[in-house]
Amino acid sequence: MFRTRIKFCGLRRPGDVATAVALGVDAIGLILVPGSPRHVTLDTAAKLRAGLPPLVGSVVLFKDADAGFVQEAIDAVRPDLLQFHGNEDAAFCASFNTPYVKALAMGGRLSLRAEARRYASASALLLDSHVPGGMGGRGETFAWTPLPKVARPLWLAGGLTAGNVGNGIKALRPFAVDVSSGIEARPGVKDADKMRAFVAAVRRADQKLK
Ligand SMILES: O=C(O)c1ccccc1NCC(=O)[C@H](O)[C@H](O)COP(=O)(O)O
Repeated sequence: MFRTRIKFCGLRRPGDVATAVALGVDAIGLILVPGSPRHVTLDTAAKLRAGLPPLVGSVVLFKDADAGFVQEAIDAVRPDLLQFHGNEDAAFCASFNTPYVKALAMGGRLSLRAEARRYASASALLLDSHVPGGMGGRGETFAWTPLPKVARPLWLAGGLTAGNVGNGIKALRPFAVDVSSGIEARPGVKDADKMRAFVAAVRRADQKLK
């Protein structure tokens, strides 16, 4: 039976990471984007990542960072995945010899087919609700209209909550779902009950679709 993977993004506290791991989440996202209320330093990101057990993925997030900082972050944190959330081109994303996910701004006008060709080297495409150049973590959904089949795993993000994630899974059948605001008490502070409810909602959705 297919299991929709889950990424909890924007974690800043060891206790939140421990809750995510205990809930069986597949990956956590650590935000290295200045200006985000979920921003963590390289030192904090390295410590949080070091506390992860095997089989729980670590994703570090950038938005239009320079290559030197990306490489510094790779060396310090040793992440499983990079996530690029800005205007980074495919050559830049692929230049670090590390698997990467490219966020696509579904709040703008884009062709998913064209983006999938453009980022053919990406391990996955993250469909988020921001407009081009915008920040993530907005807590807003985009229109979940049918998507063309593309040769890249799709991660659904943007405004997901325990209350709507089942609808998102039913509508788009993503490989994974990615959430930040919807599991928070306030930006950067995750809420264990919301985290637990989110995971339960994903499992219920998968059960209905099997
Ligand atoms: O979450 C942020 O603060 C953030 C800031 C700048 C770039 C990316 C950011 N988050 C990226 C993510 O992958 C979020 O999980 C995604 O945007 C969904 O966020 P939300 O709508 O709050 O669930």
